[in-house]
Amino acid sequence: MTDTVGTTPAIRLTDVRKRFRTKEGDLEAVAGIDVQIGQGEIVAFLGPNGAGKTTTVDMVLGLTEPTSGTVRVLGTTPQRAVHAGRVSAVMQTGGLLRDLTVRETVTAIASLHGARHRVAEVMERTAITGLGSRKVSKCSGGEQQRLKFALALLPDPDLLILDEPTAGMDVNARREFWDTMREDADSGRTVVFATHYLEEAEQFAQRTILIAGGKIVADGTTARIQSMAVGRTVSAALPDVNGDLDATIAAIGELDGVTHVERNGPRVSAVTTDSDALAMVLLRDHGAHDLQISAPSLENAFVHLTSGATARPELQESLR
Ligand SMILES: Nc1ncnc2c1ncn2[C@@H]1O[C@H](COP(=O)(O)OP(=O)(O)OP(=O)(O)O)[C@@H](O)[C@H]1O
Repeated sequence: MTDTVGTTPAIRLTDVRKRFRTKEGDLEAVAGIDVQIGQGEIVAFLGPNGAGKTTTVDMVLGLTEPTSGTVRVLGTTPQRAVHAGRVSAVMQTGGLLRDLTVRETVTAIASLHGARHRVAEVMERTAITGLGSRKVSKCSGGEQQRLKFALALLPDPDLLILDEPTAGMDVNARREFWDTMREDADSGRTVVFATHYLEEAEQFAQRTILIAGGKIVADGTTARIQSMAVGRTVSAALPDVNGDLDATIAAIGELDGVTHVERNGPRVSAVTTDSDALAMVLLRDHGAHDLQISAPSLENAFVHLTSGATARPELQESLR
């Protein structure tokens, strides 16, 4: 890594948009992202399928150009930063030759980077030394990802980008991968990873950027995002006075703290950050009965938080 850990952001995206032309018409995969990531930060890019994570990562790596807006990486263009070996990536798919052994793969790529002296250290750090003589084709998905991680570390990059590095792995392989990652995390490099998993963000990132529908819907310390995600679900049966239950439900959706509301027959379910207040309103003003309050799973809460896919100013507050 270069020693100039300074004020230049590792990544700066300014009003970045990316539109794709599809058979169904234009699709805005990234719909205006403004974000700055400082050097040394470990940041999770968290979002559901199709949120725009990979498209954003591809633009940061210079693999695609934004339709509009600017992308700067370590103070320069993505292409220059990648060329200079200052940025490496572990992508979801591809990139390995199946007939080489693990050691041959690492050595070949090390030669390209003039980094043969780093082979032993990097293999040790990514826990693949014991797999050295195994053919890539015989490695499990988790082992192949660790190998890709090793290749990414060879140039000792300032910025490491991981695009859903644990996609398709079982729980054990995921844990092993992140244990390996953690070893590297204290080295001072900037790490940005895309993930579907709230718990991966929780365990490895100080900062989480929540993305949905091509927009940032929340950006803050992971602990803060997590506390916002953990709302409670209040559900109750409501009498349908004058047949205006839908209007009542719409009014509930407007209450402070309510992030999501849905109707299921005569029952209404709402996710809220203030379950006491909502329970009181339902009982006092709407004649609710059979009221239940439950803490939803993190996964559910996350889906609720991102399901509207609209930027919510209260989640964008300055959290850092
Ligand atoms: N080359 C392309 N042409 C057309 N549409 C595309 C292209 N690449 C991505 N998209 C669309 O853009 C949207 C965002 O996709 P993207 O892969 O960035 O999401 P993601 O958050 O990485 O999702 P996942 O978690 O499923 O990988 C999706 O609707 C996707 O179908």
